[in-house]
Amino acid sequence: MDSTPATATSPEGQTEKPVVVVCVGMAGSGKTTFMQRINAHLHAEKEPPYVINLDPGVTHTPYASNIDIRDSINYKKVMEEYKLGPNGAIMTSLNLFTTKVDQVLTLLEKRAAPDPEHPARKPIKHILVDTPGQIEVFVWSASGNILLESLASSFPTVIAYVIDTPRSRSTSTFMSNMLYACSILYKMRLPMIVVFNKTDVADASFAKEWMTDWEAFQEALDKEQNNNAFGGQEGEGSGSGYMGSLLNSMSIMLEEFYNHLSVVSVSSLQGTGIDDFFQAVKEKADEFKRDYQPELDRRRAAREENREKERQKELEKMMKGMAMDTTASTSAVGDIKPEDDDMEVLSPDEESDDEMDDEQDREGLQARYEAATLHQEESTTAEASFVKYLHSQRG
Ligand SMILES: Nc1nc2c(ncn2[C@@H]2O[C@H](COP(=O)(O)OP(=O)(O)OP(=O)(O)O)[C@@H](O)[C@H]2O)c(=O)[nH]1
Repeated sequence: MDSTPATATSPEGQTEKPVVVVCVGMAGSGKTTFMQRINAHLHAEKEPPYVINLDPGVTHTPYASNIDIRDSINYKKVMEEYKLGPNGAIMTSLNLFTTKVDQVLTLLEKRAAPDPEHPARKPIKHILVDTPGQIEVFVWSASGNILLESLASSFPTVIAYVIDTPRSRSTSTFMSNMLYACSILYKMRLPMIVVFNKTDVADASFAKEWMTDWEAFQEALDKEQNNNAFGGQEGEGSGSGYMGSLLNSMSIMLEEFYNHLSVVSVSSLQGTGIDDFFQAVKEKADEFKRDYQPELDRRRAAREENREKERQKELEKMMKGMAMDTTASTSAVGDIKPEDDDMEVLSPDEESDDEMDDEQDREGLQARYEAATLHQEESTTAEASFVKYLHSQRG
């Protein structure tokens, strides 16, 4: 697949790419309600987004998706056929969907560019992605990694980490949430916006203060310790002792992390704060282009180089057998001209007939899959069986 970033041309003649907003958050944080709200906001602005649902287990989404994992993967059947529990089935469904990632990108790139056949149809400006509530399944799986890297290799991509504000009011739950956000940032290596949701129930100013003023966090911590919030011996306000000092140290450690975040307060239910969110999206998309894109390009180039070296080795072996010089150029062989692969529907039954392309896609996917699992200490059974599945498809 062509890895040249997809572009659309603005009326001023400048090139623009749609921004991908990937919504992640713990179950019940309000991700889906938030997706519905930002989707409605963009429709009201006459800039309808392209919506992708990656949650195979969701029974109902309050917004229409352009691509829905449930259209091509039957989560219940995956559970039955592979004899998996709910989380294993979500992971396997994502793995199976990942085999279609190049088709997804083709569709997105089409919608990102002006369509000469439909001049009235504006190129999209936003791609919204909803993810499974089982956050770790997406964040820590190789397929989540591939999906995100694939999106980020074509479009500016930002993470919206949705937090349930009322449930983060104590210093310990707040810190747990921040540590989770921190791990996601380092795992995904993409710009992040922290979205404090449900602010109609609890104002998020306390959280913003804790993130910018270490003493304010310390004060709240002291107050909780005095109320014996962390347990310990009765009458001794400092609780079990280590909790308070651990939280304190972590807040100091996270200062650098906080500096890399955009923070917004919203109520997905009432619709407040959504303009601020889109302002943050714009800023983070610029940051992506400035700081993240070069690193992604470097990683992709390294991967391509490795693949090219492997291919060259194979070719040399083959040519040796035929006693030919692989470096000599010949006019007898022209460039391969890709045929127009105008694929509109994402369905397992309607794949391209071109087996060579399929083979290359599978090899590319397998290389990405193996690269994604390489730095993980243990690949899960679901992932291991998926790699096996890819091998069997090649054979
Ligand atoms: N008060 C209030 N409730 C909200 C808000 N956003 C979401 N909720 C409620 O929070 C609950 C969970 O919302 P969802 O949007 O389903 O959360 P989710 O993160 O998608 O949940 P999973 O599908 O389990 O991942 C629902 O009862 C929503 O009505 C908000 O801004 N304010």
